[in-house]
Amino acid sequence: MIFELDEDLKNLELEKPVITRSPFSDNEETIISNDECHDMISEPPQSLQDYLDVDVPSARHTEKRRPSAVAKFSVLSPMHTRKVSISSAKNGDETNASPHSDTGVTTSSPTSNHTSGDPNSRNLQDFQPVRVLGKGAYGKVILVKDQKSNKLFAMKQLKKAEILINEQEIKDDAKEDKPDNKNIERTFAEKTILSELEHPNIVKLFYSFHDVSKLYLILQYVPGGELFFHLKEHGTLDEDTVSFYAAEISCALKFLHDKGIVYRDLKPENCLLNDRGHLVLTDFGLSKKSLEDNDMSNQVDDVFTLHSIIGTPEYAAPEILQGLPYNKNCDWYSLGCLLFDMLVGKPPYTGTNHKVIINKIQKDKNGPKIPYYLSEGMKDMLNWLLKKDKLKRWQVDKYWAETREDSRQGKGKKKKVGKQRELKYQSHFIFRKIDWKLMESGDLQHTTLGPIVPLITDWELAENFDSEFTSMSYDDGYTMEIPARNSKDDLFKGFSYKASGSYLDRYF
Ligand SMILES: Nc1ncnc2c1ncn2[C@@H]1O[C@H](COP(=O)(O)OP(=O)(O)OP(=O)(O)O)[C@@H](O)[C@H]1O
Repeated sequence: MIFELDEDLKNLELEKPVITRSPFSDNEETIISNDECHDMISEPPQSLQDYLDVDVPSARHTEKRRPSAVAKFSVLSPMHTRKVSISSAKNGDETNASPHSDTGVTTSSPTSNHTSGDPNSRNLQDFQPVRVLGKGAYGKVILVKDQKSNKLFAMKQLKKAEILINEQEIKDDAKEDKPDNKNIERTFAEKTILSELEHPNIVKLFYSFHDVSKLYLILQYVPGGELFFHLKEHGTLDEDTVSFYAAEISCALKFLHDKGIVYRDLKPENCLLNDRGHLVLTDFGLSKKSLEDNDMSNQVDDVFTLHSIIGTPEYAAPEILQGLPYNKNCDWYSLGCLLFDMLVGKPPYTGTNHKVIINKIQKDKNGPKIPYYLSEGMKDMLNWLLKKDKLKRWQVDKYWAETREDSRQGKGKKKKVGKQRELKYQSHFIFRKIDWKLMESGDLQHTTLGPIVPLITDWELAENFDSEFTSMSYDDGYTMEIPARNSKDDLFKGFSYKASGSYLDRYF
């Protein structure tokens, strides 16, 4: 017994708090005067008992990957299913979203080139399976080699039957009487959104096609594995590393938000590292596009009301979990959870099931306690991202960068920091080492390595992916292709897509 206590104390010695100078002490612009901030910061331990109570995990809280979920609000147990969503006609995105349209992508898309006229331009036989990389709610993600070019891709498969069963379950649960294809439209989100985007921190989509049983997305292969995999190895990450990833994720989120897209599923499992250690966001199955760029509060789409538990509870904003209207600000709360996870070894709220997590979030009036041992800058960032009240949370999109107007008004001028934070996000102390211009242009990826450079001896080995997946058989996910019926009854008609030649050339 005594030996165990000694061991505990030895471990605590190793976890000594990092003392840093307040980055804000001589910065006129930033006045942290909101009492709520202080409520959220845990006090340094005054006694040994206090010290023992401080939650400083020596190993990661969870070893298990967390599935994304969509469920109606009343469901409070861990989800085993996931549903993809898509912008609906209500959002003015009919042209892009309709699964029944073969001309489904805007002409302004840098990558668009639908293959309705040429449905066989790419098919399963073109890609030779190498190994399994991961598993999602509707199927496997397999590393494949293009037989024509020998290039490697990640093939994400979605089983049509499971999408349809899931859709029926949700419809039954919700006792809704809606046309069937309303939910089917949502399966197109990932393809439609990705086919319109080109950003250094967002996974690229090159082809999509379907056969009688599955939908296939041929994505850029990101060989460094999930951030989740690296976090498991490291336990926690230092603040410079976390700030770097925070900046890369922020660039991706801001880019999405500017295009009216809310990501809604930020978690370490969906952040991949490329071969140079830069972060790439994947899995757009829960993303939502809206014309209402600024606020989605007035939308009546069921995704925002009935099926409000969307994403992964540990990282989802309180307003989503409470079934309240929400907007793009929810992604910044999730970023706060992700940063907290990287720094502390677990997200702010954890529990054995979703109900426990949701109860904890609801009971906690002032938001999560920020560990005292983080630097003042990091505490400040977490405080403002993790505000429970979305109106008090940092409106990062609004206060993203210093504008010309701001500079004209005088940089050194004092700004009131009351209920809303007006400090420009990119100027925050934790980003002092970030060259935003280089990062946003994508040039940084070519000139600089990220903080964790994944070990890759052979891209085909997928060494940075969990052996739980890489040792899996891909057979059941790689059967003979039976072409999809080319009839008006096929609910997934119009899914096929091919990126333009110039887009492919640019990447390879
Ligand atoms: N482009 C890619 N390159 C390398 N690995 C990938 C890629 N896309 C996905 N993966 C791997 O496959 C896993 C599952 O993919 P993804 O998250 O897209 O599936 P999902 O069905 O949406 O999963 P979930 O139900 O957890 O949301 C990822 O976490 C990752 O490990």
